[in-house]
Amino acid sequence: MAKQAFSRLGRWCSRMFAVECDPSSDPVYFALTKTPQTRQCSERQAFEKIFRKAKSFSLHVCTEDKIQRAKFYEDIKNNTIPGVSRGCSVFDVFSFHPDVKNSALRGFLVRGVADIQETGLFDELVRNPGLNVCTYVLEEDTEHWWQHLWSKAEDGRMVVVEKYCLVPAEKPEHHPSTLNIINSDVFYKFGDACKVLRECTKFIPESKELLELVDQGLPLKREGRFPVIVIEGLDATGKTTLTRSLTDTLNATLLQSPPQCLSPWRPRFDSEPALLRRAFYALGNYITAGQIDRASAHAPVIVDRYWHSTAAYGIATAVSGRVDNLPGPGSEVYRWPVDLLQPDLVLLLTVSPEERIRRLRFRGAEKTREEAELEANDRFRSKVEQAYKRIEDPACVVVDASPPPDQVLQQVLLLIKNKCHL
Ligand SMILES: Nc1nc2c(ncn2[C@H]2C[C@H](O)[C@@H](COP(=O)(O)OP(=O)(O)OP(=O)(O)O)O2)c(=O)[nH]1
Ligand SMILES: Nc1ncnc2c1ncn2[C@@H]1O[C@H](COP(=O)(O)OP(=O)(O)O)[C@@H](O)[C@H]1O
Repeated sequence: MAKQAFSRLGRWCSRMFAVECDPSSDPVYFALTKTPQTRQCSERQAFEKIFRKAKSFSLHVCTEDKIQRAKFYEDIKNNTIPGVSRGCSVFDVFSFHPDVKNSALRGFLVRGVADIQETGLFDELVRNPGLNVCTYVLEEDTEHWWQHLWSKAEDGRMVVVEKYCLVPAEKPEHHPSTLNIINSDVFYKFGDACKVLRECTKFIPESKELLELVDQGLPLKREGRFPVIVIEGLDATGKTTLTRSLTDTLNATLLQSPPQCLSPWRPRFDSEPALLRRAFYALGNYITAGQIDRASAHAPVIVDRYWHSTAAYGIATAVSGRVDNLPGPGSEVYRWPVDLLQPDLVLLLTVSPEERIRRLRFRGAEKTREEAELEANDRFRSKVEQAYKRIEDPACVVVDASPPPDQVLQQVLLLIKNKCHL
């Protein structure tokens, strides 16, 4: 029988598959069937786009434990795939139940690989209980593409344990990369973020110290009476410049997320898989919330990034392919966490891409992984901007930050006066 993948996997053949051959167009969707139907020419072309009559294999990470699955996926992505795919095409592939939350398994499809089954690496991959390894074969007589699911037999040989014929499938309502966002790419409760950080103490002992930094009695309702204003925006839109001038002008307290106290651990978590990175940033927001609660009893508070950054970068990183693959406006992924202190006003600074790159170059600062991605990838930048603008309660007020600093400051002071009666 096929390798016993983790329980949520259900029967492998009941799943749908999406292969992202070209990030600027829809994935190729297919399902599996034991009995091939008659083949239409258009169906054949759909699979031609993926396979082009070349030998291909796919790997799906199906480890039961969410953290191990995230770590294993990064290992496959950063180490295994580069090693086996020289001269090949590599596509992101999702295995999922259409529109079923948390059902998506991420993987890779490698096309144009020579006899992968003849290599020791193939045996190693097939033996790994956390991987579903498949090869794809075109049966000349029927012109059907078949997926062969491999496993290790009792005698240790690698054998095909299931054969399924590929049949084109309809595009689901939700792109498969959006299915796992909640509590994997974005956290909506303090306890959910802490659960991930608690579970990763076995390989990141520092997580224990992190958890001790958070005041368990969260500020759900603000005691303070001064306004709290968050400044958001892509890198080099002028947040640091504006937050400093605002703080001086309003005699405010300047805070940031993640807070300074997390700085020693940030490089480590920035190098971890998205699941751990996002739990870290979520924790940062809750620590900053405690600081906001105390500071807003004495003076207005200005915050340099807060939950909008965490959610926008988490969603934009998770959702692959086109910008319109993002969850639509009003989706639950854009809702403010029920237990996170809400600011009075969130200002989203925007400048043209050209102006932003000019300012980045001028600033010449060290780039984080996301900053590098923003610069390299217009599509990612557009997804971050769209996600920022779809977040609700509170929604961002968009500010054109392209004028000179003093004009932006005056424009923002007017906004604060009108919205916060300051
Ligand atoms: N602050 C913050 N940054 C996040 C989060 N998720 C991803 N990032 C990315 C966004 C940016 O690429 C980078 C921003 O890091 P920082 O806030 O420490 O840098 P800073 O605001 O000084 O950068 P910037 O002035 O915007 O260029 O980290 C998050 O939850 N909070
Ligand atoms: N309104 C502005 N007009 C022109 N340059 C600006 C403006 N605001 C900031 N800058 C410059 O752009 C660069 C990035 O500004 P910064 O405040 O660090 O942005 P962020 O904090 O959003 O990354 C800096 O060199 C800064 O001096």
